[in-house]
Amino acid sequence: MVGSRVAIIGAGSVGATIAYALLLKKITSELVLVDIVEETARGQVLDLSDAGFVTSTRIRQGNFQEAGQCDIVIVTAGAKQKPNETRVELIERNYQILSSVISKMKPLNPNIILLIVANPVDILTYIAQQLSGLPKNQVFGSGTFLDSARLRLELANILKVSETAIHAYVLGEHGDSQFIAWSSAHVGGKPLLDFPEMQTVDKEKLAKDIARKAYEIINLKGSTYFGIAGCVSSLVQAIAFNERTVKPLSIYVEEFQCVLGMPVVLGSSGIERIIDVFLNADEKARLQKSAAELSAICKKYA
Ligand SMILES: NC(=O)C1=CN([C@@H]2O[C@H](COP(=O)(O)OP(=O)(O)OC[C@H]3O[C@@H](n4cnc5c(N)ncnc54)[C@H](O)[C@@H]3O)[C@@H](O)[C@H]2O)C=CC1
Ligand SMILES: CC(=O)C(=O)O
Repeated sequence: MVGSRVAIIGAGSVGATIAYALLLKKITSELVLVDIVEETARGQVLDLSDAGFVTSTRIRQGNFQEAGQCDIVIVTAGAKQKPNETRVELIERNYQILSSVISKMKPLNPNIILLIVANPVDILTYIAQQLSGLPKNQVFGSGTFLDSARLRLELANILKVSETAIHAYVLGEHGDSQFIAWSSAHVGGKPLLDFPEMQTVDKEKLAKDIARKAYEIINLKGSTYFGIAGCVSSLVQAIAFNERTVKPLSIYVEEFQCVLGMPVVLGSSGIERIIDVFLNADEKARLQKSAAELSAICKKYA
């Protein structure tokens, strides 16, 4: 099975919660945790291994070179936002961390999949594509998957239907310039905006609440990690089982010459294709604005 050996670089809150979610899912044979602070990785492995009876996955501490030979590497190493700090403001610190992580993992398994989670995830994915030299379909980020999950949760409460029945995406930056692709959203084949319950919803406010949710959680408890762990563990499952699931991930878009969140087909070899989602004129303008903001920063790291 592809994805049977998975490494997580960065064993902090996000890395350890992803590890726990993967243990519960029992979809990988081996999980390797790596952290610059060896005691952190050792402590997390000891703690997680106490849950070993719920899983068939072996978990151990490893080094960067071992991670570079795995099937999938999930990069969570990096600084997190302080209250009211934007994701983009992390770039200088996390650029340094990402470059040292990639250089220490080399030479990379040529078939490896690099899944970037650290923020700002779109820009770091672009940098990882440059520094790794791997085909771009093997290097992608968690993108607006988490934002889309937050959106679907809100819509499920409004419409009183399961989240899984809602097809609606947040696209663009995993950050402040993200937007909701309302015009393509549907439930059971019916356009989302045609539902009577949607007529009284303040859509601008809803979009703002989704974009601000991470700030709200960080203000309340310091960081976010459960939502992203759910997202990443389902991406690993999609790769391991060649599911060809469709998720909005950070991928390189030729037209904008930068990385941003768009719906893609994800299988065992990574990104198989981008879905050319329908956007109305207003959404196209928002996508272009988001891309322009990201590509201005990406150019500094080209
Ligand atoms: N893409 C997304 O949707 C989300 C992204 N994040 C991002 O994930 C990142 C990690 O967040 P947390 O786990 O909460 O932070 P944390 O501070 O709990 O953990 C970060 C870990 O990275 C390690 N680290 C730092 N430099 C390293 C290096 N050179 N090599 C290996 N390990 C290194 C640290 O020792 C620490 O254990 C942040 O950038 C955060 O913004 C968090 C939530 C959602
Ligand atoms: C921290 C972050 O990127 C999030 O929870 O969306």
